[in-house]
Amino acid sequence: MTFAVPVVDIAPYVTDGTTEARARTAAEMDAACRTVGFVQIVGHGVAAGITDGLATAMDGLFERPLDVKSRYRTPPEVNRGYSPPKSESLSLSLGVESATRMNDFFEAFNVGAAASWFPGLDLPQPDYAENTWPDVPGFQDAVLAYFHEAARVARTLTAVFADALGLPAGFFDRFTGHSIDVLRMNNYALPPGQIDLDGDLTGMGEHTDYGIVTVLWADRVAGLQVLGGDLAWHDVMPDPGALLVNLGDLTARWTNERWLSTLHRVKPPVVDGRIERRRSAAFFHDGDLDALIETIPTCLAPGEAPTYPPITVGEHLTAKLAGSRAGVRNVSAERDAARVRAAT
Ligand SMILES: O=C(O)CCC(=O)C(=O)O
Ligand SMILES: [Fe+2]
Repeated sequence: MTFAVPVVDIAPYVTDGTTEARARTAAEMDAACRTVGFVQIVGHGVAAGITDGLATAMDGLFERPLDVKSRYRTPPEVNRGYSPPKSESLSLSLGVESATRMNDFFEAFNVGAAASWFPGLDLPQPDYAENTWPDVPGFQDAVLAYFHEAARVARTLTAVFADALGLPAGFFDRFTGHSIDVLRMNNYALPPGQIDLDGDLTGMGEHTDYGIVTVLWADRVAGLQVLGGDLAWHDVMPDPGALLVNLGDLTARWTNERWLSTLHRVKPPVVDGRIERRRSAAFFHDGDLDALIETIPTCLAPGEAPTYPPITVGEHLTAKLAGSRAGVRNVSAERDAARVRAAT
């Protein structure tokens, strides 16, 4: 079976497209979300200068020595700041121990929507934690410029989703007024000599994303793998200028898995004993902490029962992040864990 990540042009939703053009985009999105759960989007309107600025900011931070970066660490329950290599284990968000019992070797820096961005709402900590900004010239401005563009794209996508699912326009807006949005900037590189490259090396362990939708910028360097319907891992790389988009668990719950929250991982190839540096930035659009996510009745066939009980965004994220960031195995993701064990 050939595996491909469909390309969807969302320009009709970014600019004022015709009804026919929007309907075409929505139909293509529905097909991609049903079959793959990963999409490449073009026509998103994010200027190359903004993504270049993000990449430069990431380089400015990640090239600093570990002891400098480590000043920007936060406790595991605060999803902000710097995560050193091997401090997280994404497969534990599914309850799956990695084969080597070694944590993932990526390093990351997280920024997110903070309570102070929503004056008057009195949003709780640590879910809307204030950001820790590193002392890297231009970092904050460049990262925030990309963050706001990625947020615009994520909201545009939920407008496409509403049409694609035959829901009223603006259906998702009441779940996302103060969405827990987080940008995780990832760097897959290991200082030479730090690790045995013959081992079963995991850049980022297998996982599904936790929220509504993820907008992923990535270097055109191999490493990202997506689990297909054939239960085989497939290499995925974005087309030039495209952003990758994947659905998260909350959308799978809403749609009773008519749309897929697809398992993925990062396994960088080792060439001549070295790992090629790869950078990515995942923007997670996770919804409001207190939003209740229940299966959308029109996503159920007559007589079909919802697979998942209702859950709040906060409850779901807490279980997932306890796995990846604090090493507490998540036992409520049995179905995904079984798919990982069955994969070849
Ligand atoms: O690095 C990548 O391409 C994927 C990153 C990812 O899956 C994540 O941060 O959740
Ligand atoms: Fe992911």
